[in-house]
Amino acid sequence: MIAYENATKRYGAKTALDALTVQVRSGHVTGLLGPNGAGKSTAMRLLLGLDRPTQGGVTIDGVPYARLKQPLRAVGAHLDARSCHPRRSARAHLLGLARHAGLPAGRVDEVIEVVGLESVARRRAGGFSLGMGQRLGIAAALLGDPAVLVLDEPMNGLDTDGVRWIRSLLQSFAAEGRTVLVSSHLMAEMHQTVDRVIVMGKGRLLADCTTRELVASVADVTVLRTPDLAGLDGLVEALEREGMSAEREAPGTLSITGGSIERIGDLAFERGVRVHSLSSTPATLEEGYLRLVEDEFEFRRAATPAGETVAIGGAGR
Ligand SMILES: Nc1ncnc2c1ncn2[C@@H]1O[C@H](COP(=O)(O)OP(=O)(O)OP(=O)(O)O)[C@@H](O)[C@H]1O
Repeated sequence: MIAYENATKRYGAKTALDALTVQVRSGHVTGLLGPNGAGKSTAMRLLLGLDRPTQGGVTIDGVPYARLKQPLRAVGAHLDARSCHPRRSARAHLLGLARHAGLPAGRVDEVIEVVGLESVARRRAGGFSLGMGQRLGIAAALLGDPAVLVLDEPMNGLDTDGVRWIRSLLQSFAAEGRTVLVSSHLMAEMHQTVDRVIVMGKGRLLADCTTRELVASVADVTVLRTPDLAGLDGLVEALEREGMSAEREAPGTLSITGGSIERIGDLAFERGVRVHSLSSTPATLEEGYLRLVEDEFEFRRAATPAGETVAIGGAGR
């Protein structure tokens, strides 16, 4: 388990991380989400001892990174797909890391196979595509067979097959009881990959909950189309009486939230409104995330007053 306790990082007047207290649980794939500049990389850098906190700190199973006896065996990290020397081969790069950590050379060939780089392992990493660089970085993170895996934007540059591969890798890693922390801006991918989320904005914690809870904080939208324009007013009244909200889109089209598709269909039937189509669009992680961070875009909107952590807990739709 990773535990942030009041972790704060200031760069001069800039507070990159503002008293972050949160735990990243083992046995889960946890997504670290937030707009540009939210403090995600800073949080990861503090965790890996690459930066010192101004206040507070981070521990891995109770121990700060700097005091881990065998760091590569405790934590595998991949922060930058271009971190390998361009003239070294992928295999030589991994062998250097393995030697430094006292790991057997055989482990290098194992991780090369796990990430699918066998055919290019002896080629210079400088010629690698972004996706191949990601695979190499992940291979380095896996070298020590660590209990904790920390990956910054690992899906960038991966093709569809690569994204599926990394999803199943992270999920099987967590299923073994290990801890996985992964950041990404690719919300559709994260929706399918992570089962918990930590959302940050401007250095502060905005949410720490399950993916399901964050998605459930947004209502499904049901769209109803009818040729029966005269019956619409009565139907809208009936929907609103049951606590739903109905917006008129195009003529004869209602966009309804706050009720089940079955109940909406029944109400239309009861009111004698002919329905040509009725379809429900499930809420997504992206919608839940955007609702949470709408005032947190450092590079798009003016600053807002400090907000509170949003507690999301099994909200119904
Ligand atoms: N070395 C540094 N010196 C000064 N400011 C920094 C430094 N590192 C980060 N910051 C600032 O701290 C804030 C948080 O940056 P950080 O890189 O952690 O955000 P992030 O959530 O990882 O963003 P992104 O999604 O763009 O990678 C930003 O405003 C950034 O400009």
